[in-house]
Amino acid sequence: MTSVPDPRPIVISGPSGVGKGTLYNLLFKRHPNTFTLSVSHTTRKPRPGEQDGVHYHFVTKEAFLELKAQDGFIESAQFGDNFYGTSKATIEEQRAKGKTTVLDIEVEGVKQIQASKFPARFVFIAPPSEEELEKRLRGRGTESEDSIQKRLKQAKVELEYSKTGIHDRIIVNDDLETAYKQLEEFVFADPTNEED
Ligand SMILES: Nc1ncnc2c1ncn2[C@@H]1O[C@H](COP(=O)(O)OP(=O)(O)OP(=O)(O)O)[C@@H](O)[C@H]1O
Repeated sequence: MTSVPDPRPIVISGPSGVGKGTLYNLLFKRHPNTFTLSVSHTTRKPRPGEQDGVHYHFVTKEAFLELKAQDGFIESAQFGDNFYGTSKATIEEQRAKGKTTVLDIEVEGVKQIQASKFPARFVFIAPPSEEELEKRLRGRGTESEDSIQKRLKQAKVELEYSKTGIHDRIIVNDDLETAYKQLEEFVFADPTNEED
């Protein structure tokens, strides 16, 4: 187990299909028992192979809205017809495990966490180009044409927000190994040695 000098959770954001999952899964694989992925609640249907409680907490819209009404989320958002959110209980459980929590969060969630002053480090994964992003989304083969179009539209919003300068680090995921090394360096940086 490698130790992470900065105890704050790491919030990873970026457009759908940019390679967020690919990058942090590599981080988990190369540093076993160091990280834990925050499991979000969602009202979307599971993709093939996705397990409840592992990839997401799959819940009904009614259950989601009830938890939200009870102020049970540190962030929540709606994309298309689906709701997503990170529950406070999930965060607490992970903290208790003594591991560094990684959150995979979309732009509205990032804004909510920042507004709440929740202590976290923010890293944005950017595509080399919009064309390459579309290629990756299509290449993944998990989305309908309608879903691809929605994600590409939302990608513009994500990319605009990355220009506001609120992220601690922006990594362009062009060559995977290069991007990975940048993520690893950011994650393991010692805050007491940083100038900013
Ligand atoms: N550097 C890279 N070069 C080429 N292809 C890549 C690179 N990084 C990721 N990919 C591919 O791009 C596709 C999208 O990656 P991934 O599923 O990790 O994206 P994501 O950002 O996690 O998407 P979502 O937010 O929808 O879950 C995958 O097929 C992945 O193999």
